[in-house]
Amino acid sequence: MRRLTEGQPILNVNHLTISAVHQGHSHRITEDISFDIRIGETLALVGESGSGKSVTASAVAGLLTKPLTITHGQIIFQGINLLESRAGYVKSLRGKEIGCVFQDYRGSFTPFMKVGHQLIEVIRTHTRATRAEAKEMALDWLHRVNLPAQRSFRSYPFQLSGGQLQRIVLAAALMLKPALLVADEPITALDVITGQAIMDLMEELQHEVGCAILLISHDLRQVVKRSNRIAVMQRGHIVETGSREQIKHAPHHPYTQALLKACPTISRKQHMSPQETQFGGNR
Ligand SMILES: Nc1ncnc2c1ncn2[C@@H]1O[C@H](COP(=O)(O)OP(=O)(O)OP(=O)(O)O)[C@@H](O)[C@H]1O
Repeated sequence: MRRLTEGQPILNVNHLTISAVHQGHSHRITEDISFDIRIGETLALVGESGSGKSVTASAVAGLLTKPLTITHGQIIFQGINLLESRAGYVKSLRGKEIGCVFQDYRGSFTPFMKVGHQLIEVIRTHTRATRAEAKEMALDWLHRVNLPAQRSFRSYPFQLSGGQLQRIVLAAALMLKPALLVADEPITALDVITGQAIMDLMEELQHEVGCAILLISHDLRQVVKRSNRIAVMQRGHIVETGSREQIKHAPHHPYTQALLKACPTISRKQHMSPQETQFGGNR
């Protein structure tokens, strides 16, 4: 089921409408959202605060909670419509086939349980690894995310910095080699330098693991640097989807144009000659 042919979408979101339903009243939060993500690529959802990016990411990860509910559409992951699957199926995918990284990294940990035990628990929930094998794997991944493995393994979350915790969240999200990583504002709570390092690490591990990424961000600069394709959201709708180059150099929708104008370091290049831009790629 898992490995599709190269170039095929790993995820299709079709005409997704998410509503807040409260005491019989329904209010649409997103409407008719459609996009796909191909194997190994990064697709970013970008847009103003409140446009529905996080709610869409939560729907893909099967994490929507009341009063939010999906009132229309499909979420097809690896060829299966998750909205027609048992709740247990989606739960079994999360953490294994779908990894998640959120802005609130502290919320990803149980406060008074050592990091190592938490990683072992994730591994043993989804695999048949013995405790010793899981420990070895956890230490290996702590090392891969450039942390002192033994010390981090023995630490409680409150003994680690935000950047260290987000590295551990990345390790936890990627160590079981998911097909898709949902990364919702992964660096918003971190300082700029730490955030860049986390994004670099995420890209490096993405190539190692071979997963696709659904990247949620309000930061167009990051998105243009890190994504293959970009979907622009405004007030619950996707107003434009295109390749990074198309969005950057030839945005169609007035809202995308306004977003770019608000980021002069990106839009400036639109007015440069091809000679000027040929060494100016961001990736
Ligand atoms: N649990 C909820 N109940 C009702 N409405 C909600 C709930 N969660 C989010 N919303 C509403 O859904 C809309 C979209 O929120 P969402 O968090 O997806 O925006 P966003 O684009 O991710 O914004 P930001 O960049 O600020 O995180 C907002 O108007 C928000 O108030």
